[in-house]
Amino acid sequence: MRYISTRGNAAPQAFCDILLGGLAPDGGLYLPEIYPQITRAELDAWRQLSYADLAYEILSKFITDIPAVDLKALVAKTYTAQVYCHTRNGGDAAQITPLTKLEDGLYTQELSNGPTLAFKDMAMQLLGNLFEYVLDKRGEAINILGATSGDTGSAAEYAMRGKHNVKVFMLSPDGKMSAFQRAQMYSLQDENIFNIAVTGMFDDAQDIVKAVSNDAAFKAKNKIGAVNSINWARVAAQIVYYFQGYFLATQSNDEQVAFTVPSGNFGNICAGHIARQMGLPIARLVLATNENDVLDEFFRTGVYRPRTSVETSVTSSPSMDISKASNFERFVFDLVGRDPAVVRELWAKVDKGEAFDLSATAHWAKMPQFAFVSGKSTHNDRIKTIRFAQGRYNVMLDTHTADGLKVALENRLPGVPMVVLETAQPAKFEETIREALGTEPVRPADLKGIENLPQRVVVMAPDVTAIKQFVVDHL
Ligand SMILES: Cc1ncc(COP(=O)(O)O)c(C=O)c1O
Ligand SMILES: N[C@@H](CCOP(=O)(O)O)C(=O)O
Repeated sequence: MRYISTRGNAAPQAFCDILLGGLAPDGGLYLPEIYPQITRAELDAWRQLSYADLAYEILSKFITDIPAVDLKALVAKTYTAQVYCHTRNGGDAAQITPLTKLEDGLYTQELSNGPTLAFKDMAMQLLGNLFEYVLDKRGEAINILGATSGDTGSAAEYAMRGKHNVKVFMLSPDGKMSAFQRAQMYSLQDENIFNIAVTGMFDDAQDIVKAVSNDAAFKAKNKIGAVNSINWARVAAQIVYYFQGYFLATQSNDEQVAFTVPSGNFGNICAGHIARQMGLPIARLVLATNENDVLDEFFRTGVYRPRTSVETSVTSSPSMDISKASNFERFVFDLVGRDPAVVRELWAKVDKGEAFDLSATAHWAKMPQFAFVSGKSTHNDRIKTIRFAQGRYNVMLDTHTADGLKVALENRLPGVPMVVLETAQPAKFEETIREALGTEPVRPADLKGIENLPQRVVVMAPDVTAIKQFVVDHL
């Protein structure tokens, strides 16, 4: 399998080569040349598999330059009940991403049972093991520059801490994350971890990561790598749990399922889109945003209007406070018939801070075949939904999953099970849970009191030159 850029001006690459980089050299995002198609016989055989075996079957279609025996071992080491041990609601940890039944035909899928209690662990734990494997084989090291709105950062730091050939420089929006999220990252004292709180929003931090990734000379000289979902491996690993969710919500492969995905940077739902393109019977992909509704606006109107940082709200589902969704470019590449010239033209506007409007184009007419619908949720909706889920189902939701459930309930299809992806645990957003329910979420023992630990973070302006210098000074 080889990977091409959405902007069409980069040579096709193998998986291990794009694993260590971020953006393609032409500023685009990598995607497989073609999406592998799943046969009915494969789907039937996969229904019986453990999560790790399923992950191997799916990932081996995308990763063809790691020997099968090594890939199998890496995947088996990643997806264990010990790593994804933080189950709640009676879920079976051996299933890695078990479903919680809310009522007939309505489920949440627990994606946040890993070390940092958010769905990012699902891909990041694999990335940590893949990086280590490829770097050891090549005798190389990597310096990761990442951006987080709250969860990618801690997932990456937990996956990479203590690894001898990896350093992590993580940019986060100063003061915009929950106290728990801040403590999870800033309390790490490992020498290979550097936290930089940027005086701005997540999009400012992500712009810096992209600017550095676009500086080919700096990137090569300083061995800069990426762990955000601009890295294809993140998306690939996330495809697996859509298959697992489908198998757990259905009795046979003749059925269809709908997924609702709390969305910000479009990485999670992009994996669902690819699972569907591979042939997984997904009837509908429901995209849920918070008040920062740039993606909901696009799926309702055909207009993509990225907002500035000033126009971006700080909300109680802070990990989705994103107004320029990186991975959306991957979906638009498919929507416009994989024509890189169209993507280049559209992103020339986005990169200047301008909007684009597809509503009157032939591309927009093709939207129904991609089966997306969308909706939005506000702070009041979130609070109401957390109370509703607790009262009706005795299930405590985090704020992002509450956004998902609110939009899911508006978009159910008769006879089609709806699976809402649970993207984080309530323990990460104690302040809002207290506001909604007047109680504290239960915390895993290993994370009690982390806010009281000493923190290690530097605060910097969102200045590319200064941040490059910080990286160089700490190599
Ligand atoms: C808890 C949580 N929910 C939802 C999202 C949105 O996911 P994506 O950015 O892949 O759309 C994120 C961050 O990305 C998150 O951390
Ligand atoms: N919500 C994310 C933002 C980064 O998204 P990514 O999936 O591109 O890494 C976060 O919590 O950091």
